[in-house]
Amino acid sequence: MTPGARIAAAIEVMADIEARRRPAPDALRDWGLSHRFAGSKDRAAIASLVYDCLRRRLSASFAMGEEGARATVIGMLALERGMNSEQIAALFSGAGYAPPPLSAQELDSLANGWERLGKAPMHVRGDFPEWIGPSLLRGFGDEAAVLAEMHALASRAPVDLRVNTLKAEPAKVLEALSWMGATLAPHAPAAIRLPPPPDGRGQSLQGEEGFVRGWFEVQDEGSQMAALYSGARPDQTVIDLCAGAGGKTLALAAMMQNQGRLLATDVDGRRLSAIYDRLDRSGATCVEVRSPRGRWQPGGPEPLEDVAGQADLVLVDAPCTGTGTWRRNPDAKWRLRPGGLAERVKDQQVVLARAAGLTRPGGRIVYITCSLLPEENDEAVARFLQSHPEFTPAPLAETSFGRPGHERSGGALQLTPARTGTDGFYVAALARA
Ligand SMILES: C[S@@+](CC[C@H](N)C(=O)[O-])C[C@H]1O[C@@H](n2cnc3c(N)ncnc32)[C@H](O)[C@@H]1O
Repeated sequence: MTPGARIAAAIEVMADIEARRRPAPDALRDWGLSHRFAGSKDRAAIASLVYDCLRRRLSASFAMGEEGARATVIGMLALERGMNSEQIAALFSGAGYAPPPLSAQELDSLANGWERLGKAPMHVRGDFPEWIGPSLLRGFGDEAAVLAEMHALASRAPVDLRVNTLKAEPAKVLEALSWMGATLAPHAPAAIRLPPPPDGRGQSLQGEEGFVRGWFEVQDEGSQMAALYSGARPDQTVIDLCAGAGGKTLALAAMMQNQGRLLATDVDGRRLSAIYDRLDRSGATCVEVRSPRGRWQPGGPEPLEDVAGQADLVLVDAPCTGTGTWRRNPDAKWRLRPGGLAERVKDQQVVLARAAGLTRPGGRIVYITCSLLPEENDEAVARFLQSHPEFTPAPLAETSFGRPGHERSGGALQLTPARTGTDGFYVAALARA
């Protein structure tokens, strides 16, 4: 496909996403199925254009002075990809499968739209849903701080890896992946970073020898830092209560040097199923996976009943809106609704109450979200502490990389793309009397 034909395809997919309010992956998959001539490089390039549009959805159409897929794509090419009018006009040539040429109005918007954008409301300039504006202001203080955070959150994310120290040293993985431009990430000692490729297409790692041999896992540096702040130790009984596919479980097993007792469970047994292969590859043998029968319900049988009140540390990597991961998943920001946030806030109290019952006197809960919203972070912790007076805020574990995030109440920490160059993570520790 020509570059212009890829642009036309991206306009088509964006129009589908807008008209039918569909998730981007579904719209992209359907486009691929009905255009089988498109090769894998074409499909990846189209996906990258669509994701860049979703990053800049509001600002791109505001600058262009009109809504719709075509305006969003044109505005995105200027805003996100830094193209000038001539470069964009060359793509919109009207020749072959390229989209029709730019109108006089579109050329005018390309020349003058940026001035207009400077006067746009905060949520347009920051490309986020208007209704979360008050929460972001509460979390970050003022408009300039919110915009700095949201601009960083709209950018493309690098791919981060966690070196599995049970099997390899960072130097070995750095050498194996030097051809991809791998470097050490700035904070977590076992974090390696691959730069985002210029057109946004990620490299496949599954075929790499180091991946197959379990030398590394893909894990954002912020997620690695959050696990390290838990301070899990080899002599402890640790529960990973929301283990999902096991990203944090594997990090905890490495911190515990494959010793002690590490129990992993989740409300949803299907989500846990991916953990088994990952555990095999990583060589983490200290992990006991406890799958619930069906979906765990509050008041239902507790698969961890035998360790109730015994854990030194319960890690709660809580279900949340995922607002901190919008760099990787810009589609999600336009799909978030107030009702969705309210549901997650309820889930967080349920899971924290469950964690409380598993923690021994003198033990700790470490509460983590990948959210930037105070409702799911400080405010969720405050609510839990009110209903569980036996818990009090406790310091996070000391680390070699200090506390580069935003300080939060009670010694908690908020990591963000603007502050730490990671996904957004919140981490708080709560000690049981
Ligand atoms: C953020 S994800 C976990 C990601 C995982 N820890 C990782 O690092 O890859 C949150 C998980 O919490 C689980 N969850 C939701 N409510 C729960 C509950 N009451 N008890 C345990 N897990 C729960 C969800 O099924 C989901 O897998």
